[in-house]
Amino acid sequence: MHFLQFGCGNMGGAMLAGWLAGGFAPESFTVVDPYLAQAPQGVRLLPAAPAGEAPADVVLLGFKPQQLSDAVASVRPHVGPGTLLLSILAGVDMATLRAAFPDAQAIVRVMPNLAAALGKSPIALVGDAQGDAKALTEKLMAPLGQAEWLSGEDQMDLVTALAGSGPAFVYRVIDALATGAANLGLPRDQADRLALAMVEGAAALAAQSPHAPAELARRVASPGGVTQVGIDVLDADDRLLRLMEDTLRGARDRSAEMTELARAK
Ligand SMILES: NC(=O)C1=CN([C@@H]2O[C@H](COP(=O)(O)OP(=O)(O)OC[C@H]3O[C@@H](n4cnc5c(N)ncnc54)[C@H](O)[C@@H]3O)[C@@H](O)[C@H]2O)C=CC1
Ligand SMILES: O=C(O)[C@@H]1CCC=N1
Repeated sequence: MHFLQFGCGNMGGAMLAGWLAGGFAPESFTVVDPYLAQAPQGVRLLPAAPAGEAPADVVLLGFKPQQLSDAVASVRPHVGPGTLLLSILAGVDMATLRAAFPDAQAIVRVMPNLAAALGKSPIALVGDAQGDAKALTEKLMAPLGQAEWLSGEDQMDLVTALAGSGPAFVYRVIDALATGAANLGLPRDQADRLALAMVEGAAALAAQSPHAPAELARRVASPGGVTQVGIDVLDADDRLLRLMEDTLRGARDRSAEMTELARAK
């Protein structure tokens, strides 16, 4: 398999790390990135697309959505009738990708997050891959985390907010818990450590548990005890739910707006 990856920054780098940790041979990867100083050992790194090479088996678009129009001309010769094109570009839809890369055998939009480096990313998939291309997509996603095909591309904006942006929202929640505890009197470094360890353990437990998170919360809260008072604060006027819905709505709507902008280019 010849895998050509355009752009290896935060997200592309996390995916490459996940593939290498998952046992894919570094020699099968070529990274094209004009600004990357070093690639993982064994991976070929080029500052520009190689001239005169046959189209790759797999091409990953890993740069910023705004960089697509500049990059198309250099990527296109590497996308042929046998190429599976994977795109992690937020807010760039199938129609835009297909217009830019009409020769691709199959195009799949992939929405991961940075936990792909640890094999712990949710991965939303949508595209026109069938048969071998679909199987190859699933094989490539397996070491990165839990991949799921969406029932339609119309869900991608919301899933980008939930699965792609989600870690940023959780990091802000962890930071807010620690900042709140520090404001209430705990030393900041201790508040940071305890908040992080608590979230790591709570997430690991929830992932293993047969019970839904809402039920787990009920089990933590003893009637008339400590936790319930905190939960009542979160629930007053549906405060937490409304905050989360507004957060996701804002991110989702920006993804939809970016999709329109990319289409218009
Ligand atoms: N950062 C995240 O958590 C997530 C990002 N994404 C998507 O991943 C993509 C990359 O985002 P980040 O990694 O955060 O950005 P980044 O800025 O860290 O990485 C982009 C990389 O692309 C390179 N690049 C720029 N122009 C290029 C070109 N013409 N050819 C090849 N490489 C080029 C840059 O040198 C840089 O290393 C975006 O499209 C974003 O929507 C999706 C899910 C999560
Ligand atoms: O913020 C962004 O646009 C990208 C998409 C999901 C995470 N990062």
